[in-house]
Amino acid sequence: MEIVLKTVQVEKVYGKGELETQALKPTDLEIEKGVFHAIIGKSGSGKSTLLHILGGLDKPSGGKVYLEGESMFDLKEKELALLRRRRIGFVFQSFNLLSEHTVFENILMPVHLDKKKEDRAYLEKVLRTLDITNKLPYYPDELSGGERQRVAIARALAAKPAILLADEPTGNLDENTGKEVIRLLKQSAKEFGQTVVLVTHDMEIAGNAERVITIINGGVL
Ligand SMILES: Nc1ncnc2c1ncn2[C@@H]1O[C@H](COP(=O)(O)OP(=O)(O)OP(=O)(O)O)[C@@H](O)[C@H]1O
Repeated sequence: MEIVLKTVQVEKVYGKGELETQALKPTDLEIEKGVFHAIIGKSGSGKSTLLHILGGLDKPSGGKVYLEGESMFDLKEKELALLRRRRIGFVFQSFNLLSEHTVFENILMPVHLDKKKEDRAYLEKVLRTLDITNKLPYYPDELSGGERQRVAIARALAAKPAILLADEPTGNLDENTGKEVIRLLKQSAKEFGQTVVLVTHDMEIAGNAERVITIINGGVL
């Protein structure tokens, strides 16, 4: 078992005095390579807080996060931004695609920003798996919600991140499209050895994961 990401006593406190909220209690977690993980909890339990810390988007109040052995929050802001771009893939509820660029350009954006050459064979396989090969010349506005989310997943996968983080990725999709998106995320873990961490409040969705991390009132069980 290979550990891709590890937290040691990581916690988050918002506000001061009477307004203080412990959004995340000190947490030790290990995320395994190639495994599809789900973080499940009620609204306000701290799921997004945890995911944002895992992704280096939000600084913890205490503790450490190690991505492939590197202590993320000991890096300088610029180095952390680079590590995020190179090693972490994000999929959000709102697809965050660039509307003035085609689907193809959107998918290759992170790879090209790094002046890297895409792995054609891998990319073609990803596009086939996600069934968006015929959508490449279109603009995001010309796609359905489900198609946009599949493009966002392809973009996240194209850069071959160490970890793919998905925050309620089916939140804006109808039930069937949502199920399809989850199936594809699951498949990417299985087929490409992609490590996935998905946040959801939906038990049925979490049931697809190989490992379920439950969070109640900021505490990971
Ligand atoms: N920027 C902030 N300032 C103050 N409190 C915050 C902030 N962000 C989150 N919180 C609080 O931290 C707690 C956890 O919030 P978080 O967004 O992580 O929950 P969640 O489980 O993702 O909820 P949801 O499913 O509704 O998105 C909540 O009590 C929330 O009010």
